[in-house]
Amino acid sequence: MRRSIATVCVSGTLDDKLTAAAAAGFDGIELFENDLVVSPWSPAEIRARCAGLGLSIDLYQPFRDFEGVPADVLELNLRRAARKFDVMEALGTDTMLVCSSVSPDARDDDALAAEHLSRLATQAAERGIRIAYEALAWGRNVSTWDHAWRIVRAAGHPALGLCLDSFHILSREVSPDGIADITPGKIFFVQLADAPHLRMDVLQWSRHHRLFPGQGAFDLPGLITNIQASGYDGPLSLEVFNDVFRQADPARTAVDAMRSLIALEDRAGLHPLPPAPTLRGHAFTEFAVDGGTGPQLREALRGLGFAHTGQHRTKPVELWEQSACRVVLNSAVTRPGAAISAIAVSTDDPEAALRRAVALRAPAHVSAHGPREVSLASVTAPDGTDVFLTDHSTDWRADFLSTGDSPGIGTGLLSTDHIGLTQPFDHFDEAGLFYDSVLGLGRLATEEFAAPFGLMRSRALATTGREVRLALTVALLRRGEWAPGVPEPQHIAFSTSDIMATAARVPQRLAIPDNYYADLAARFALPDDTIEPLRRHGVLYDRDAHGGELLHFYTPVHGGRVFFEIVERRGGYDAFGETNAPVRMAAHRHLRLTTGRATPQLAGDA
Ligand SMILES: O=C(O)c1ccc(O)c(O)c1
Ligand SMILES: [Mg+2]
Repeated sequence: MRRSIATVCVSGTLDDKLTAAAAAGFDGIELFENDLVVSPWSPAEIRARCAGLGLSIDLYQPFRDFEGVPADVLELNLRRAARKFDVMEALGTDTMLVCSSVSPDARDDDALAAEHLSRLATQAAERGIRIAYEALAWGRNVSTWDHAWRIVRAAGHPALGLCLDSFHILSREVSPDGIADITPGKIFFVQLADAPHLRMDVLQWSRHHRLFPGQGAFDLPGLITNIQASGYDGPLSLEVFNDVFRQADPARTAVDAMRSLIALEDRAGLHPLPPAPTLRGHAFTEFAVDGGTGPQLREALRGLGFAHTGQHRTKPVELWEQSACRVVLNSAVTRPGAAISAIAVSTDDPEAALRRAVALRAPAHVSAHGPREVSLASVTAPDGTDVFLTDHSTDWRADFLSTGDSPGIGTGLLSTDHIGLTQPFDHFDEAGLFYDSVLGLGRLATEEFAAPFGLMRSRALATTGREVRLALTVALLRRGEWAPGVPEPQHIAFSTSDIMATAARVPQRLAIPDNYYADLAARFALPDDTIEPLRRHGVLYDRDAHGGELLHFYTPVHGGRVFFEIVERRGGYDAFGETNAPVRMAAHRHLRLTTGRATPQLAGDA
């Protein structure tokens, strides 16, 4: 099927948008009228530019407030349409989108609407043009797909058909099942958008919060199946109005859009991709460090009971270990500060995973290494983090010479529980789709919480068996000038089966205010002898609806950006303790203000 994108989806002028759409591999575009109106190019020049880029203009849109009006207004509307047909002729496009009227002048009279649309279609047909009628979810009289279909069917005009827009369909209560029974050939165009479930005015929801397929909550594969059943074989076109995408780099947004469509076609069974990889667990996590932050991270790892077990054969790269927790410190990367530069996950077939990633337009590589070094498949995530894919046959440890050091009993850390990555504001939804579609991490809950420096959104992704977990966070609004929080913090959470024993052995624990424990006691009705050890160790607590419990503590921030978390999950607790994140943020800020550096606040009591 042809893949199209509406020019409203991406930022920029028409030139930027066309370049981005073509570079991302789209076959065609929907030309939104505003983009034409503000363009210095004539319609003929736009046509030539599109042709030069290999893009067809599949739809001209929107034409508004046409049908059901008094006779004199109808004549004006037909004349207005004739002008647009002139433009369309010069553009070389043959389908015009007419959305259901929102005008107070429009009468609630299906027969009248059918008659008017039929007249428009007659006038269009004389110019070789077709009319695709779309029910806006907030249309004055026509707001559902089935109502639009009744009118189109009643008009019975060969040049009049439907434009189906997944947002308008799935934001309403009318079931999409009947779409399969629409007369073959009467669906002229299909627009696709996803959206989160929101309780708000539907126009605001549509104009600000649409997302690319797979980024929201709508069942788009199910809808596609119905549309296919009707025999539709025209373009699948993305039409996404989104406040963030409107401001973001159009080239990236267009690739994100293309990925969403390819993933949707896979899910709907239209074009199957190589299957998503089965991830077996976190293999290691790599920090890029510099001369200043390297020593801080080393000290922090030592404090957590890690040992420096391996030294890379050829590079200034260190392996630190405790049980199945593995951290790599890489000083070879020339970037200032400290940051999680790569996460490595083990999977059965890295090659197949890479093929899927490439098919999904993800930047995939097989890393070039020196002699005697293993080559690792990797994919770069939207925030720049490299995701390495290792399997049992790639012995990445062979790159490291043993230092002879061993962690001994350590502090009881067992394995990597999750990785927390704050996302760049423009790329949060892109990141969710990336991890979901490319790596097969399912989306768990999305939470919002009020943090000291602004509202935050967090989205958890994980494998079904929870072998790999990620927590992505982002500010709900772009940061302003007052930004005292840690810039884009990142963390690794390690698991323990005895949080109190681990805490007793880890001196570098973030101090948590007494107020938190007073509130905890009240909220969960916890007795003093439960609260007291938590308070003494700076351990935070959460409980889910099923009685599952999370006990966790944090370290100070190291290298200006990264920190560690230690978690003990009890009774199947499956979340991330997001409710405690504001406490952590305030405590990190307090620590910075009172000490000016990341020193331990709680004495080790081992
Ligand atoms: O929000 C709008 O006005 C609008 C315009 C054209 C569309 O196809 C649509 O779905 C919405
Ligand atoms: Mg639409």
